[in-house]
Amino acid sequence: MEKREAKRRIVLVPIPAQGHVTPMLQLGKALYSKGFLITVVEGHFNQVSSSSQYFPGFQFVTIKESLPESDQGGIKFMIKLNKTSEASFKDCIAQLLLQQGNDIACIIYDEFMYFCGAAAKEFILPSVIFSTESATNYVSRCVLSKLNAGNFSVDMEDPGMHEKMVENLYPPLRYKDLPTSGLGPLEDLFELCREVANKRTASAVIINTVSCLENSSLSWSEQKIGIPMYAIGPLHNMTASPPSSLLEEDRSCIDWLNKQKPRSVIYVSMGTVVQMETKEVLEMAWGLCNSNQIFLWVIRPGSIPGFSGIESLPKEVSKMISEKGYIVKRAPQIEVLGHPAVGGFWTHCGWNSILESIAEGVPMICRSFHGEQKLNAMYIESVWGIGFQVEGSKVDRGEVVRAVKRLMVDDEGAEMQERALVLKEKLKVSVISGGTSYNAFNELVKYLKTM
Ligand SMILES: O=c1ccn([C@@H]2O[C@H](COP(=O)(O)OP(=O)(O)O[C@H]3O[C@H](CO)[C@@H](O)[C@H](O)[C@H]3O)[C@@H](O)[C@H]2O)c(=O)[nH]1
Repeated sequence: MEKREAKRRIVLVPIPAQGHVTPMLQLGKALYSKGFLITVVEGHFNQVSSSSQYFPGFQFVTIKESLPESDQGGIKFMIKLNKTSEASFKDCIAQLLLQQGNDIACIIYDEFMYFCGAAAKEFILPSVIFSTESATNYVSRCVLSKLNAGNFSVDMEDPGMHEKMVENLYPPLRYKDLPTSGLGPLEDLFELCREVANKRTASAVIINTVSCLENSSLSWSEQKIGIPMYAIGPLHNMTASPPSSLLEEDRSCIDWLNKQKPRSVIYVSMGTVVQMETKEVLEMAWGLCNSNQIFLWVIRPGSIPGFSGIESLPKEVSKMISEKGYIVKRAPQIEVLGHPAVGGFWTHCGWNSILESIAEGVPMICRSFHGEQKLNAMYIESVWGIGFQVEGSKVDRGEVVRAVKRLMVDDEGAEMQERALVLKEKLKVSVISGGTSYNAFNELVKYLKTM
């Protein structure tokens, strides 16, 4: 009689933030479909178990972070979160080992949840790091982890430094590309980079990217870190992607899109973290309306100070935008990007949004805000040629009109879309039998089964 393979448990530790939780749960789904049992460890913030109905069979456990909710976000928060979570995570693993009869195959933790390394070491458990950002950002982080904040600031006062190459990648990475702005004090950023770049006892890295998008950065990173790197993205295409958000998706926008002409709508969304100033929102509103292009705009509650809904914008503005566009608090983004009526995406350049947009062949207008978003935007513009950046600390309505026309009306926009469609096909191929991500995922599964 054929021997039945025992199911092994994987413990997943995401960051309590939507842009990280979603790909981690997608990874969990994909591993579950290969016969692993899944335990998700969550904090009190942004509890993912509220969407547990989409993850039947998953176990959710909560650890205490002992941080005030007001501290949420930012680099200082991440550093503190790691300092205060180590002990409760060890307790949690001890408990799980007791309950599961010592059957934990591996801890897979978000690269920013590096406190997990201590528990893995103490209980002699295999661990694997999960990165939800690009491989090029992985490179930047390794580079930043070696720099001194004081010297870096002085060096960057010399404009000649900006164009200098940091690493000889293809395409090259220059000092000015390093994601250092909008993140608070450099000392904190460099400390975080050092912690994240430290692999501790992890034996592999899983990364949500695709080799055809960033081959050179992937090879560089793998060589530098000295352990295998599994590029298995885009994860939302590796598995059916259920919602994992606390906010309900407003599906009425799909009915609205169904009434629009092909490629006529620009979709505007700034992800789940970005805060916009009221002035910029108003300029966006005027610009979008003046462009005469129809738009679907996600305005997330809390994303604009003092904003509760479209009603709290000046009356003439809210009237104008509801006549010319459609506003929702949260859209089913993957479905929206795949809708034939959508011809462009105004994005803040979060890595998930980029992968989702490329996977649907939608070109982008890039308005990056913080972290690695600027680096992602640089890739969209200069490496893949599937969009362009709107830069500067302030954006006015005229620039919005020009950007929307450039993408949605001009020949240049059509060329960007053609290139986006080529990448779409490449991503499609990567996740089917024989494709790079497909193969990497199967190798990962084989590897996890040896643990
Ligand atoms: O109305 C909406 C708005 C967003 N989303 C989803 O929310 C996710 C947003 O993720 P992302 O585009 O990566 O943006 P952030 O939420 O801002 O992500 C954080 O995490 C990312 C991955 O680590 C980083 O690249 C970003 O810089 C960081 O801000 C995507 O899956 C979207 O599909 C929806 O489904 N509906």
